[in-house]
Amino acid sequence: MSLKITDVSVRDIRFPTSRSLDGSDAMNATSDYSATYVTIETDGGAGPTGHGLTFTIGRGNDLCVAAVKELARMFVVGRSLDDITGNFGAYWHELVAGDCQLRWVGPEKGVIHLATAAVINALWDLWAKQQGKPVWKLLVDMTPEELVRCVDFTFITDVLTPSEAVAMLRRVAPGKAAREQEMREVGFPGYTTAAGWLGYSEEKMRRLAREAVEAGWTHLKQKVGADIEQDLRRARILREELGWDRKLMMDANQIWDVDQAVSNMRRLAEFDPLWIEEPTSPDDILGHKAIRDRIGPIGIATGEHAHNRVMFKQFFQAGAMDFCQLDPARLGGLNEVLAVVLMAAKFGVPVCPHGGGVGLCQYSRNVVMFDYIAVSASLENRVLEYVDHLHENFVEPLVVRRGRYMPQVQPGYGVTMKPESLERFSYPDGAEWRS
Ligand SMILES: C[C@H](O)[C@@H](O)CC(=O)C(=O)O
Ligand SMILES: [Mg+2]
Repeated sequence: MSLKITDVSVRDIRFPTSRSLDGSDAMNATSDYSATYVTIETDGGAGPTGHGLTFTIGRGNDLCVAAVKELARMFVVGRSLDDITGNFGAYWHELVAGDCQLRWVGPEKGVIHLATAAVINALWDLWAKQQGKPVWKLLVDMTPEELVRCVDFTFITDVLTPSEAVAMLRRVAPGKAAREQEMREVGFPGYTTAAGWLGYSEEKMRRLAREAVEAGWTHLKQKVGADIEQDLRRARILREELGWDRKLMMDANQIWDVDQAVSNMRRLAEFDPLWIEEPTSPDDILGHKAIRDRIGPIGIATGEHAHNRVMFKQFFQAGAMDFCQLDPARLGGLNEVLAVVLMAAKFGVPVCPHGGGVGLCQYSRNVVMFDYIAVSASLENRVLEYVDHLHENFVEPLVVRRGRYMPQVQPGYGVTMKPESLERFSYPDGAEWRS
């Protein structure tokens, strides 16, 4: 019997991270990591529930909550799960394009697309729970044809067609079982941003970097962009702690113009950064390409603010991105993530998803496992971001061993929060905010 979706509710959950400056960067000095948290109920409460979220950094949550309510009313409540997942790509298209009045406030970008992510990811969570598998395993066990049916190829067929995608997936299928076993045994390589937040003092940063090295991390990311002299000083401290065999990455969070990015990165080049992330406006594809051409061999990483598959298509076509940092809650949920993962494989760009936000590491570990096992079949230049705060609020803990992510075990997409956390951090009425 198919599950019938009988209700969708949405909560505004905010964590006061601005008090400790966790998550701070040159553009976002005081962010409160927040989740627009969606719950899908089935069969009048008698069936399983699906949970999804989108990430904001505070006040924008009000807007996302309102957008989720509209999408849920129009496209989710009253539907059967089998009807949705039977042709998930077509359903996704209906959600993003089926109502011209909602589409107008995107299209496929901004608040409405963030809300799409929360709803779509909650549907994936529900489907995976119904199937008794974590999302990565649900994906890995699909045939190429089943996977491709989950993708909406609208606007990307000039670079990737459904039949090409099927052929790509078939080519790597013979090694899937071995790669799955490898992931279960040794996990997926990660990097930590936990020491590098811009608001942390230099003493704290040094101490956290030292602890990160002791814990086995081989890659660490530093926030830059507020002041170049400070950036140089902090990079020196990090190199003293990391040595020169470990990798150092830098993230400017969109703060520079193109020429500024070039001159600042030429100065920071002495610290041998693997990449500079979001050196300028996230929409400036040709600007990224110009920076890349002028500061090589430093790589260009971007994507956490690239709002849809068409942006990624152009970054790939322009040769403007060396590391694809897709964000699982900024793209319109997992269906669109699949489109980007497939295009990245075709263009040979490694996928290193964005994890800096509440719930993003949880989603992204499913994405990288799937990408490695079933799509790219490569670990070259691939690392998944790790931030260390707020994980205690989720039902299933993240497991990281010596800097490597272990696969999610429980069924679903991994972002189900503990009831007590939902109560405490509900905005504005939860205990955390009332006080
Ligand atoms: C506001 C977020 O913490 C942002 O700094 C995250 C980010 O850029 C990253 O993790 O990368
Ligand atoms: Mg970033």
